[in-house]
Amino acid sequence: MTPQDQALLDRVAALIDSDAYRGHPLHEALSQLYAHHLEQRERLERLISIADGFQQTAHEDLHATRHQLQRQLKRQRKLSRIADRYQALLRERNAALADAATLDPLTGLANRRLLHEQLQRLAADAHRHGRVFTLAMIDIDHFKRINDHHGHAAGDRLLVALAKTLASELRGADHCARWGGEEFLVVLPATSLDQAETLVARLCERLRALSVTFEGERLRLTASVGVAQHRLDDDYATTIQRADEALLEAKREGRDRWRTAD
Ligand SMILES: Nc1nc2c(ncn2[C@@H]2O[C@H](COP(=O)(O)OP(=O)(O)OP(=O)(O)O)[C@@H](O)[C@H]2O)c(=O)[nH]1
Repeated sequence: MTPQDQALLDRVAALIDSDAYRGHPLHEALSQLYAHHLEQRERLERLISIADGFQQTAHEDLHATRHQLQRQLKRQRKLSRIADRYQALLRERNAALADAATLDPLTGLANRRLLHEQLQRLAADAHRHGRVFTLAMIDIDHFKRINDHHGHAAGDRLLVALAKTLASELRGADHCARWGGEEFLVVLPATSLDQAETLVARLCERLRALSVTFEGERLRLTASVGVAQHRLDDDYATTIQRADEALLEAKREGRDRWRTAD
C-alpha cells in the first residue's frame, strides 16, 4: 500500500471517529464501507501470503528436483565411464586371448593352430581357383647341442632371432609359423617352386649369417629346409608331409641345405 493510500485511510478513520460527524447521514455508510475495505484488505493479504507460500514450496520443489536430476546425471556419467572402461578392458582381454590362442608366446609368430586355419583357406582357394602355393619346412640343425652347450635361455634367444629373420625376409602375403620346438613352417601363396627355391636359398644364407651374443658368447646356427609345392587336388596335410620328407632328405645329406619334394 502506498503512503497516499494509507493517508486516505487514516483520514477516513479519523472522520468516522470524529464526534463532529457522528450524526451525519453518510456516517454509517462510510463506517460500513471502511470496515468492508479492511476486511477485503485482510483477505487479500491472506491470499497473497498463501500464494507466497505456494511459490516458495514450488521454488523449493524445483530446486530439489534440479538437484536430484544433477545427482542422477552425475551418477549416470560415472556409470557410463565405468562401462567404457569395462568395455575397453574386455576388448583388451579378448585381444590378449585371441593372441594367446593364435600366437607363439616366445617368438610372436603365428602358432600351428593359426597356420592350420590359413592353410585350410589357401588349399580351398587352390582347389577352386587353381592358385598354387608353396611350403618350406625349416628346422634348426643340431639345436639340442646348442641348448646343451649354452643353456636353454641361449637356445630361446636364437629361436627369437631366427623368427625375426624369417619375418623380415618374407612378404606381407606370406605366412610363417612356429610349427614345433625348433621347426618353422613358411607358406608362400601364389609362389612357383622356382621362386620359392630362390627365397629359401636366400633364407638359408641369412640364417648362416645370423649371430647372437648371449652372456658374452657368440651363437650361430644353420637350418635345413624341405620345400614342397601344393598340388591342386591334394589336401594340405599331404603337402606338409612332402615338405617334411624333403627336410629329412636335407638332414640326411648333411644339413645346412634345402631339398625340394618331387
Ligand atoms: N631353447 C629351446 N629349446 C627347445 C625349444 N623347443 C624345443 N627345443 C629343443 O630343441 C631340440 C631339438 O632336438 P632334436 O629334435 O634332437 O633335433 P636337433 O638337435 O636340432 O637335431 P637335428 O634336427 O637332427 O639337426 C631339443 O633339445 C629340444 O629341447 C624351445 O622352446 N627352446
